[in-house]
Amino acid sequence: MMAIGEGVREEMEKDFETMLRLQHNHGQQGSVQRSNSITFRAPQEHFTIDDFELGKMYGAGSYSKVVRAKKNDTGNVYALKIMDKKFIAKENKISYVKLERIVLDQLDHPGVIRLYFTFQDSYSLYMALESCEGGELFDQIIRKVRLSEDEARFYAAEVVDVLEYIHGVGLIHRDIKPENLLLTTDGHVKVADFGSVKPTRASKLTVLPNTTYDKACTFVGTAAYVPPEVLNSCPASFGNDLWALGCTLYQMLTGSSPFKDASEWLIFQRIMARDLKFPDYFSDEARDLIDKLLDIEPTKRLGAGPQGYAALKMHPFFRGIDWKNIRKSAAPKLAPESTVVEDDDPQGSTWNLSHIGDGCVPQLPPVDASFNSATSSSETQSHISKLSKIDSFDSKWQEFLEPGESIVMISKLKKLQKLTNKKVQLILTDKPKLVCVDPSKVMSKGNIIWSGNSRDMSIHVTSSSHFKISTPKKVLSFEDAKQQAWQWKIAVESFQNH
Ligand SMILES: Nc1ncnc2c1ncn2[C@@H]1O[C@H](COP(=O)(O)OP(=O)(O)OP(=O)(O)O)[C@@H](O)[C@H]1O
Repeated sequence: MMAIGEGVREEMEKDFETMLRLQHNHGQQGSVQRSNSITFRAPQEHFTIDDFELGKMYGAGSYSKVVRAKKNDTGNVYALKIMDKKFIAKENKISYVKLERIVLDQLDHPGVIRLYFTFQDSYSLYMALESCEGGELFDQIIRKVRLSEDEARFYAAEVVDVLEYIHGVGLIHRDIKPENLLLTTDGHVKVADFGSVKPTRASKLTVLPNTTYDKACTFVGTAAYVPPEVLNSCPASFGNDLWALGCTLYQMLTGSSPFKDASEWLIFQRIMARDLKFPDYFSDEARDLIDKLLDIEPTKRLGAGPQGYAALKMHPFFRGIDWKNIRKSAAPKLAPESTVVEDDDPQGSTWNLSHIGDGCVPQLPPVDASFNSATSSSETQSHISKLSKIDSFDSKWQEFLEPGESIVMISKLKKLQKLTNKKVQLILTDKPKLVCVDPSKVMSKGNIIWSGNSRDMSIHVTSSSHFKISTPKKVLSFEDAKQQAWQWKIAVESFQNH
């Protein structure tokens, strides 16, 4: 737990009281005028963390940790989003927190995560969210390798249903992706992560003072799902979410996003070129729908045209969907988490309370990391060397980087050991440096000793999914479920050859 002086603490608390005082949107142009404070649907309670029994950690974001929490007196279970005040202030995330809080407070749709109440203590802000025990759609795709068209149709239809609502209230989500589509125990979709939303001018929602509308061209979202116009700094539009829906549907059906590549820079190249390939097994309907969602022109994307969502819902891919009763219809069966012991952490996946107040770094799925097989090794090397000049698209892993250092490749791998296997996040940076991070404890497990000389450090690929890194002291064996063993070798060697 961080030590913090009494004076600083008082100041911080005052600051957060002010920070969470929010204003009505009177529909003014440009930015919202200040007016009376509002009453939240989700109240600001005076609870403490001791009022809850904490369970497993659901995950971590760039400025928060989300943990299963059972309220002692009522027995109600929540997903408690815990944000370290000092960290969010330091990382300039205050506006994200405020925005997510005020927006979630007003949204009312079965496909949107519900916010029940908030509270705070000296160190943290807490948001009690509806708990989604089914995990992320992302994990379902990984566990099933890819989804059937029937499964993908169901999930896509639920996302369409909720996007129609979100767009209807004048919000652009801007970060639709399988990681932000959470599933209830019975497998229905709930959209999460409203920290990046952008209200349109017409939005009737109450938003924050100084919120800008459609002029803003800020770069937000996740590399693999970003539409080309965002890369060209065009204003945000509903079309952004429809492009991301197209990418998500493609990922459901194939197991990976359509513009997947070894780095954000290469992904951006493919997005700009609309370098899109459909596998043979796609039905004509699936191919046509994705093609129409991934239209270069945002206003031509299905759902964004004059007929709006009616055109999207009428697409032949959705034939058979009962739109009015979609939330009542049976969802695909969830693939359970693997029961194989992968971690020798004696705490298992339960969460240690002492983590509250620590700096947080997310446990995120890897940035897409596979090389286009058509890319030659010299092209790859030049691409990789250029990567160092590009800032990481998000700041998720900054904790493990020095100022000016960038991530070149990152994947969640299994480190194979004699008795047990461990999940690790392996990060290659342009320093160059190879860092192993424990994703559940969100802690560095140390650097793998780097050498430019392949006699002192070498990578041996034993299959598309297995590779070993040999250093004078030890040999580390890794398994990459995404079968990117060769990509790791190419990426590391391109820096050794520099
Ligand atoms: N209501 C919830 N129920 C179950 N799990 C949740 C819930 N909300 C979030 N999670 C899990 O916790 C993780 C962290 O969520 P959080 O909202 O803090 O950050 P994020 O959206 O993943 O990342 P970032 O804030 O960096 O964009 C998510 O990836 C998700 O798996």
